[in-house]
Amino acid sequence: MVVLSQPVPFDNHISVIPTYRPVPVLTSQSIPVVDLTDPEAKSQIVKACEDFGFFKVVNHGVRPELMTRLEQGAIGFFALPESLKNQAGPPEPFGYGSKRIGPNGDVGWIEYILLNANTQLSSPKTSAVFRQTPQIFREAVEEYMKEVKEVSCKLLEMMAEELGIEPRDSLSKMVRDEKSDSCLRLNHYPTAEEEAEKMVKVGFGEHTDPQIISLLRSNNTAGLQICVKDGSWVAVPPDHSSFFINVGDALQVMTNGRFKSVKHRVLADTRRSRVSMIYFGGPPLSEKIAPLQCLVPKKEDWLYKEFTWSQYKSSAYKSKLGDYRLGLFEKQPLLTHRCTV
Ligand SMILES: C=C1C[C@]23C[C@@]1(O)CC[C@H]2[C@@]12CC[C@H](O)[C@@](C)(C(=O)O1)[C@H]2[C@@H]3C(=O)O
Ligand SMILES: O=C(O)CCC(=O)C(=O)O
Ligand SMILES: [Fe+2]
Repeated sequence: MVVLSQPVPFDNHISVIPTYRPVPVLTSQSIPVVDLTDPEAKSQIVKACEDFGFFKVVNHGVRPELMTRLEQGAIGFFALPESLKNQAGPPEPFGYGSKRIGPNGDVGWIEYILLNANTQLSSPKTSAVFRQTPQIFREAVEEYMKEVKEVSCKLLEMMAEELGIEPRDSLSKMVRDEKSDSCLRLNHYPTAEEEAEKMVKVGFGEHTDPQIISLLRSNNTAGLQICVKDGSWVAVPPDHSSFFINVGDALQVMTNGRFKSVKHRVLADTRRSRVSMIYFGGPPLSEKIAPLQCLVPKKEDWLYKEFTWSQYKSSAYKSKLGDYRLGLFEKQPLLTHRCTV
């Protein structure tokens, strides 16, 4: 038997992964689940960020009706003829994209819309997205972003309190800032026919999210996997009523590596399409990102050099999806960061 250690290129260079080595599924016992109304929530969040860089949130307060409305709007857009969708693409980086992810040759079994959190700052491609969709879609996008931003800030404040970061809005104020570089991504992974030799298509290849925090909500189709501490992949059971939270690269730096930005990927499903919506909470472009002084007072203990979010973003956009982007900003670069397939 041939044992594949890396995804292999398939048609359109979309990678495929063998299903004969199934990955374990995280159970409700092993995945950290945080109930935001629980008095223990703060310490559970910090533990989950240290152990996984990932957790699930229930009782978050975002209206289920709003999630469904946004999902329906996204489905409406993705159902449009290619010619109309393509008027909003290719993404720059905002707008509509199909198969191509980012500017450096990455591809996946996916189509998506990427929107700036400040929808008032229109670009030709985002205006084209909203031209093809009813006004209620734009309203759903705006209402949803307001609500998830609040949840992001609440989570960041709970982390700050538990870590003893003063003032407690040190992290959340970057996302709350009117110049915050946050964005919303709506992803559609169409069903993928089963490949020969039981191979499954990669929808979104392995990567970490560059920002501070990501809040992911999907329909009930599986596909999301995270890379855990021992380097193996585990499948995350979907739950359309909850959020899945990813620690991003910027938060890893600000906690000097105490929190890990989680490597994750999405595999396509043979029977059901997956629709996900991810809010990426990012700092303003001019914000300086470095380990927080109150956590690491002595500069010689810093694992990372200081950089602005603008510098990190431009370096990220020169990288491939699976690259270890923090490497360039480490004081002593680490050697290996790959997950096993
Ligand atoms: C290949 C790329 C796509 C990406 C920008 C990048 O050059 C590397 C990071 C990618 C990523 C992953 C998380 C988010 O989905 C995203 C919007 C982001 O901020 O960084 C994407 C970028 C993208 O698709 O434009
Ligand atoms: O679609 C998903 O479930 C995750 C997508 C993702 O990781 C991303 O958009 O950065
Ligand atoms: Fe991601």
